[in-house]
Amino acid sequence: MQTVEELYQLILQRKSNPEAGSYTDYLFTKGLDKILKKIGEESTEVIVAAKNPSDQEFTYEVSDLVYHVLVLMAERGISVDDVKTELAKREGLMSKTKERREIDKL
Ligand SMILES: N=c1c2ncn([C@@H]3O[C@H](COP(=O)(O)OP(=O)(O)OP(=O)(O)O)[C@@H](O)[C@H]3O)c2ncn1[C@@H]1O[C@H](COP(=O)(O)O)[C@@H](O)[C@H]1O
Repeated sequence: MQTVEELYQLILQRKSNPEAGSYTDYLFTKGLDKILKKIGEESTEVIVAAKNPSDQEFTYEVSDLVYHVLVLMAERGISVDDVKTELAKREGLMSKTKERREIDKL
């Protein structure tokens, strides 16, 4: 099974070593506007699927969106570690905000 990090690494590999028939290469060749168009489409599909009862369909659409977001990150030069670091920073900030809210309630 492929982790998100492994998928990101494979996407980076496709960017530096184009491979015939690769959909990822097709996206990089088309460029940022095409990748952004796909993000828009896939986001809409996630929204529609979230309103439907099928967990399988919802999971499928979320996976499509995650893949396209990873392609966008690679195009913009943002790594999975960059996102992890940002989320880790928020962990501290959010608990402070939560504490603040608890204090404000008193
Ligand atoms: N995870 C994915 C992945 N998720 C979605 N997709 C592609 O995203 C597209 C979404 O479907 P759409 O109908 O919206 O798009 P389309 O009509 O095929 O294409 P467009 O002309 O609209 O762009 C499909 O072609 C899917 O194959 C993916 N393509 C590749 N990967 C992974 O990326 C890695 C590299 O794959 P290649 O680039 O194919 O070598 C491998 O691990 C793959 O499993």
